[in-house]
Amino acid sequence: MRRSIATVSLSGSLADKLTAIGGAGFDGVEIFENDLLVSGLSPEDVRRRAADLGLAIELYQPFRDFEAVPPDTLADGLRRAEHKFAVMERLGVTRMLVCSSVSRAAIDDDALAAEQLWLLAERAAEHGIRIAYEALAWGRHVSDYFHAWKIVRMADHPNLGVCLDSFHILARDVDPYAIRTIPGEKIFFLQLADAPSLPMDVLYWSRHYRCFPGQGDLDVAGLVAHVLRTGYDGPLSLEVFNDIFRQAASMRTAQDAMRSLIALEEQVGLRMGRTVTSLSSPPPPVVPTGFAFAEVAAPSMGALGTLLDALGFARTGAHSGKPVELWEQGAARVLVNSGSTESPDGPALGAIGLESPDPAASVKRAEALLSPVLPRMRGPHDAPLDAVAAPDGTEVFFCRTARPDHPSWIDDFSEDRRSAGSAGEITHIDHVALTQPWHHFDEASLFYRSVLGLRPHESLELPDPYGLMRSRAVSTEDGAVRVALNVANVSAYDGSHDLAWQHIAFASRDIVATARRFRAAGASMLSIPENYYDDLVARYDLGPERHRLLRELNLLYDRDEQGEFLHFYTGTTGRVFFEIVQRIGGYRGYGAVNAPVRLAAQHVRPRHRSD
Ligand SMILES: O=C(O)c1ccc(O)c(O)c1
Ligand SMILES: [Mg+2]
Repeated sequence: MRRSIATVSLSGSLADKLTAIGGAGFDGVEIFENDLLVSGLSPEDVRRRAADLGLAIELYQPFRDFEAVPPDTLADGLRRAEHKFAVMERLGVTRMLVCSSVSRAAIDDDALAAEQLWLLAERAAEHGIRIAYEALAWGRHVSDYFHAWKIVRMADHPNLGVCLDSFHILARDVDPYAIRTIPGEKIFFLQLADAPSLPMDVLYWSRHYRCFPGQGDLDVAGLVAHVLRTGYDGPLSLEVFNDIFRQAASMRTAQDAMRSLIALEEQVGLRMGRTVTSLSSPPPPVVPTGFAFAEVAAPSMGALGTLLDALGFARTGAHSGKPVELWEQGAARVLVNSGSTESPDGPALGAIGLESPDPAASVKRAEALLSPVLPRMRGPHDAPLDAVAAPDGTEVFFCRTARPDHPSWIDDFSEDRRSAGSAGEITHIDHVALTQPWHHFDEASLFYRSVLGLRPHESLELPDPYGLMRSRAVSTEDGAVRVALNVANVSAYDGSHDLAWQHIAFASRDIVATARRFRAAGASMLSIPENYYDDLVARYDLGPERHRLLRELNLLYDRDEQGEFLHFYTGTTGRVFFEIVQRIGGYRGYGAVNAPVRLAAQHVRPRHRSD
C-alpha cells in the first residue's frame, strides 16, 4: 500500500516537514493548508520539492464549512473553492478534503447538503479534482461516516466520495463494520490516527492527543481491515494532531510514524489472513522470556557495590576484555560497567539483556521496525551479542544465557564464580523502570509493543510533590519481562535530573529476610512516613503483627484480586535505585498506588524551585 502522512503531524516549517517525510521513506503527503499559508515556498516550489523527495501530493486539506448553507453563503463557498482549486493545480494535487460543516449557518438538510456538494464536485471536475467528504466527529449536523456516505450517495457525482478518518469513527464509538457496505471506489481517502482513551470533549481530544497507530487504545487495524475489504486501494495516510509531535524533532517523528505504519500493516495482514499482499509483513516478534541482566554504567563501584552487597549479591566474575563486573544472586544478574562514558549524574542504567528464544530473529524483527542496531565492540573471543537502541538510548541486548544451543555472553566473564548461588532470597529481575524523555514516551511504548511484542497495560497518572508522573507498563503475557515506562508530565521538569531516575526491581522469595539482611548491613533504605502506615491500617486489616512488620521494615503493601504485593526501595546512587518486590499469589501490578509515597520520600531533600 502507498504510505502517506499529513504535514500537520510533524514539527517545523513546510520544507522541514517534507524533508523529514521524504527521508523516512513515505510515498506521499497530505498538504495541510495552514502549513502552506505560513510558508515562503510557492505552490510550485512545494510541488518540485515533493517530487525531488519522491513524494506524491495525495491530498489538499481541509476545506471547511461548505455544505447545506443558504444560497448567498453557497456562492461564497464556491468562490473560495475556485481559489483553492487554482492553488491545487499549482501544487499538482487532484484530491481535496472537505470536512463536514461546523457552522451555525449550516442547515440540517441532507438533500440540500447533497445538492451543494454535487455543485462543488461538478466545479472540481472541471479541474480534474475529486472531493473527499469527511465527517468530523463534532460536525454540526454530519458527525459520522455513514451519514457522510448517505449524502455522497444522494449527490451521486463521480467526483464526490468519502474520506474515512479512523479517529472520527473510533473516537465516537461508531461501529466501523458498515464501512464494508461502501464501494471501495467511493472511498476517496483514508486517514489514520490512534488516541489514548481519555474521557474528554472529542474536538479537544482530536486536536491535542491523537497519536500514531499502536501508540493509543483505538482498534485502528480492525478499521483498516474493513476498509481494505471494500477494495480501497488509495494510500494509508497518517493524520495526527499532537501537542508533543508539534514540538519534537521532525525526522524522528517521521521515522516513528513509519514504524507505526509497518506495525499496523502487519496487524491488518494478520486480521485479514494475509489476503492483501501489498501489506508489509515483517518477521514476527520474538517475545522475550526473561531478563538476562541489567547493566549499570558506574564510573566507580562506591555506593552501588554497597547496595548490591547488602542485598545479598556477590561479585561473581569480571569480563575478560572490558572493565565490566558481573554480580549475581539467583538468576538476577547485574553488570557494572566502569568503562562507559561517564554520566554527569553518576551511575545510570545503560542496558538490559533480554532472554530471547532466537537472538538473530529478534534483531531481524527490530531492524524491520527501524530500530537502530548497535555496532558491537566485540573482542575476538567474545560470544556474539546483538543489541538495538530503545528510544531513550537504553541498549537492549538479545541473549541466550547458558544454553547449550547458543554461545553465551556469560562465558565472556572470567570464572570467579565461587560465591555464585549466594545465600540471599533474590531470585530474578522482576522489572525495570525507565524514565522517558517527555517527547519520546509514545515512541517508547510503540517500540516495546511492536519490536518486542510486549503488551501495554493501563496508563496511570501519579502525583509527585512537584507535578504529575505518567506511567505505563508493558509486559509479556506471563509477566516474565516487565518494563515500566515513566515520564514527568510537566515540562517544567525539563533540565531537572531529579525525575530521570531508573530502577531495577528484584524479586525476593522472602522480602522480610531481604529487608532485614539489607538493614543489618547498614545500607540506605528509603524511609516511609508513619502516616502511610496509619492509613494502611485503615485500608486493610492485616492483623497487628503484619502491620508492625511493614512499618518496622519500610515495606509498602498493595493487593489486587489475584494476590498481594510487598516492596521496598533502596537509596539512590546517581540515577539508579533498586526496588525489592515479593509477589504473593498472582498479583500483576507494580504497586502503583504506593508510587506517590515513594516519589515524595525520594524528594526529602529540599529543592529550590527558583530555577
Ligand atoms: O480538527 C480539524 O479541524 C480537522 C481538520 C481536518 C481533518 O481531516 C480532521 O480530521 C480534523
Ligand atoms: Mg481527518
